[in-house]
Amino acid sequence: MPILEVENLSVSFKQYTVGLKYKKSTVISSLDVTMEEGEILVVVGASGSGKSLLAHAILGILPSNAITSGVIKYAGEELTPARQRVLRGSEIALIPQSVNYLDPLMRVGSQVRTSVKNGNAQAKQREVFNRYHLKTEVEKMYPFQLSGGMARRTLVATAMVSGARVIIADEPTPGLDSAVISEALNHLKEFADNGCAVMLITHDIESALKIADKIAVFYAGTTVEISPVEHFSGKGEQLRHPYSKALWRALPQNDFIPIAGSQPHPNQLPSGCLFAPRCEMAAPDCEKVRPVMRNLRNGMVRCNHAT
Ligand SMILES: Nc1ncnc2c1ncn2[C@@H]1O[C@H](COP(=O)(O)OP(=O)(O)OP(=O)(O)O)[C@@H](O)[C@H]1O
Ligand code: NI
Repeated sequence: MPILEVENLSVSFKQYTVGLKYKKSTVISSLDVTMEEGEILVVVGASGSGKSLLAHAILGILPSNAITSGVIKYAGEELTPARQRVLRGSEIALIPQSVNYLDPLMRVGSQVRTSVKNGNAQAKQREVFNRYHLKTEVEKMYPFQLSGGMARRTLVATAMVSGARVIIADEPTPGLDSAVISEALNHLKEFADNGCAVMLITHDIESALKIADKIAVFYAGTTVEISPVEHFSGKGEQLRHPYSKALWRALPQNDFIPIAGSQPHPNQLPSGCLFAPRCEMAAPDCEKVRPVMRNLRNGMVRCNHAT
């Protein structure tokens, strides 16, 4: 059984226009994804495709003007806002992109200790510091005294001591050099090897493929494909959705062929398939009905014509 299931999730924002009038802009529509224990799910897709909002929806930290529908389940039971408050930081942990998530006024040792749910907090904090090469004196430091690398390792240490079973890492590697990227990815791999379900949100497909089990491809606020990692190879022949193939071919180490056009804006979503306006395979029916997610060759796809 999956540890986390997202079914038919939609997220809209109320945007006030004049006075009390508002329009709804839908930023995530009918999104489906599941996470298994011991597995790394990598989430890729253009900027603005809804990756961070999915993470925030799972953790229950969307802004108050967000309207959501659909179901998120944790360990088979619906994740209600009340359950999210209980599980956030204990069973489900976020490794945020920004080190600004550390409390600037609290010594880092104490911050990590507050995340320990069971057992001796100090012993656990020291053990995890040792494991991530954070010296004993770091305990007493404030976040501003840490180097970038130390701050990131502190965030990983916080997730580690929490004992969470689901770890969501939102772009943990932007702008880092390759040794530091490998280190960050190895930490995530360790979480999965210990039985956690890991979601890695990233733009760096090439690095992520080294640790991924499954890849979810997002486009304009929805999943268009979920594929086992092996299918991201060669010319992308084994991929299912035309957008995933295009994304794969656009990588520098492949043919570096970009696709024309751009992802539709949330206020101007096409009524049929969201990718149809840019799709070489688009047929008249694609412009009429939104395809649903279906199983295909050990993965899933949201395209009526994919084979
Ligand atoms: N509070 C908000 N109010 C209105 N729209 C929002 C809000 N937060 C996010 N959005 C919109 O939701 C869409 C998805 O945003 P999201 O941050 O999830 O994208 P992303 O896939 O994480 O992008 P990136 O790769 O750049 O981090 C974007 O179009 C964004 O402008
Ligand atoms: Ni994001």
